[in-house]
Amino acid sequence: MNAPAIVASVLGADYSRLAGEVRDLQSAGVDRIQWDVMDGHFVPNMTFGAAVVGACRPHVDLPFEAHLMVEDPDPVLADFVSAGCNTVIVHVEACPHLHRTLSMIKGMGARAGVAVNPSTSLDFVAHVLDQLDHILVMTVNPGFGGQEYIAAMEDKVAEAREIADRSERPVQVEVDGGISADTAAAPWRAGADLLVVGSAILDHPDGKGVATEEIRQVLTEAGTAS
Ligand SMILES: O=C(CO)[C@@H](O)[C@H](O)COP(=O)(O)O
Ligand SMILES: [Co+2]
Repeated sequence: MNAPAIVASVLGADYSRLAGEVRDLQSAGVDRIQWDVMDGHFVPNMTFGAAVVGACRPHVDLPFEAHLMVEDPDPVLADFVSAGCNTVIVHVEACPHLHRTLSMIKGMGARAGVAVNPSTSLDFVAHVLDQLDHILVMTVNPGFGGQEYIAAMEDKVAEAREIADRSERPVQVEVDGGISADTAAAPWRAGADLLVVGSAILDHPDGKGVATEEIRQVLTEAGTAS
């Protein structure tokens, strides 16, 4: 199994120096940046809009993905694609017309992803698979960083992997929430291609580079051990 990509969530970054933070994350060796966009309605927190993402776009070469924790996101999809996100992930719980929303993202030339909260089943995925590039399994309840990883989601990660492998088109499986050197191996073994990591990298006492390398080392050891 290939080692998963490490996706850095900037939710817990220093917002007074965001461009510097994404540059540091690029130097630390992460593979992608995830922008956790929160509207204060779908989740009880508010963060940044497309203008902030666009301001940081020129500072790094890393792919950007938008994790839209936004009620009925259709009106803002194009803003995040224009801001430089090549993947736009919406929540099934926030989209009255998910198939149309995903096809809109595809129509804009971006990769279309759907995120599912811990209590949400994957039963709907079969009906949107023709529009789907990405399944994001939340391993925390969305809205905040620094929460505890929900190990019970590993069965859902494995189910998402089975669905992705049945698809005629390549579909990536990503997990998001509470991922650290201590928790990274299990969701990867369950079938995740990408691991979103926020506080375990941003708050590591020895810095973002050491934190990222620690996670990669754990995954290497897990890969050789399996
Ligand atoms: O989408 C979310 C939270 O809603 C995640 O992207 C978290 O922001 C990841 O942060 P950690 O759980 O890794 O600290
Ligand atoms: Co996220």
